Amino acid sequence: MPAIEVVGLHKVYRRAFGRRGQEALRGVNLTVPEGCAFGLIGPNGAGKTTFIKSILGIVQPTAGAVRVLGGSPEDPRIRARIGYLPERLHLPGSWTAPAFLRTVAQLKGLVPDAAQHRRLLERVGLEAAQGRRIGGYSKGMRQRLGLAAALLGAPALLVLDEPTDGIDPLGRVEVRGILQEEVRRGTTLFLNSHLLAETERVCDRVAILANGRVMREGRLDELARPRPRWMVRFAPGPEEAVLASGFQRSGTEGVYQLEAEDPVVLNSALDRARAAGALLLELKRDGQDLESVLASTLGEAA
Ligand SMILES: Nc1ncnc2c1ncn2[C@@H]1O[C@H](COP(=O)(O)OP(=O)(O)OP(=O)(O)O)[C@@H](O)[C@H]1O
Repeated sequence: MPAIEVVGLHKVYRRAFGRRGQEALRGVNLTVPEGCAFGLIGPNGAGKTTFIKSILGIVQPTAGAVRVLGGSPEDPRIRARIGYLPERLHLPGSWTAPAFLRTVAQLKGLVPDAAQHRRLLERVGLEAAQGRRIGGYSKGMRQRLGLAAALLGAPALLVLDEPTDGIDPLGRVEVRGILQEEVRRGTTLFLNSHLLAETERVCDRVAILANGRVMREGRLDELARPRPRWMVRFAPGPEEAVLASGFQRSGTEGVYQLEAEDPVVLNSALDRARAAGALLLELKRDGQDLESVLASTLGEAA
C-alpha cells in the first residue's frame, strides 16, 4: 500500500467577484511508496505547499483523488497517524514548549506524557529552553519545536514543509539525523525543501514540480546518475599527444574529457598520454547532482 496516492489533482484558488482563479496544481499524479524518504522540489510558486496542504486535507482539491495511509486525509484516524510541520508556524507566544506539546498531543488524540515530551524536546535540542516562553524563541528554535510537535505519537507519515528554515548549519545536521532515524524506524518521510543538498542527503526518491505539474519523478540514484564521462586536467604541454591518446577538448583550457564506462579504457588513455609526456593534475567524474537535474528539467519545461 502506498503511503500517498494522488491521481489527477487539480487546485484552482478562487478569487472574489468571479475573477479568474489561480491554478496552482494542474493534474498531478504521484505515488509515494510506504517507508521511503520522498523529496518534493521545484521553483517558487510551483505548487509544492498547495500539494502538501491537499494531501493533508487542509486545502480542498478542485478535482482529483487523494489517498493517504490507505484512507482519506479528512479521516481523523488517518490524521492522527500523520506528523506535519507547516511552512508557516503559528505558535502561542505566551506558552512554554511542554504546554504546547501537551495541547498538540491532546488534539491528536494521544495521552499526554510529560516524560516523553521532555525526551522529544531534548531530541530536537530544546532541553535548555523548556521553561522559557515560546514568544522569546528564535526562528530556528520555533522550527525545532514544530518538528517536536510533528514527531509526537511516532507518526507513520511525516510531512515537513521547509523543516530546516532558520536552523543553523550544525542544527541542520542534527535535524537530518532525526529524519534519518525516523525513516529507519519505518516512517514515510515527505519533505519539501529548497535546500537541494538536504534533499539529496535524506531522500531516496524525488519529484520535481513546476507550474503545477510533476515534471520528473523517480529514484534519486537514477535521476542524478553519474555519467560515464571523465574530466581530466593536464599541465600545459603536448596537446597533440593528449588528443592522440583519446581525450577531447572540453572548452576549458587544459581540461579534456573522455567517455569511458570501463575504467580500463580510462587508464589506457591516461597511460598513453603520460608516456607521451603529459602531466596529470586532476581527474574527476562528470556527475549530475540534483541541482543540475533540476536546472535541466526546468530548462526543458521552459
Ligand atoms: N491561498 C491562496 N490563494 C490564492 N493563490 C494562492 C494561495 N496559495 C497559493 N496560491 C498560489 O498558488 C501557486 C502555488 O503556490 P504554492 O505556495 O503552493 O507554491 P510553492 O511551490 O509552495 O512556492 P514556494 O516555494 O514559494 O513556497 C502560486 O501561484 C501562489 O501564488
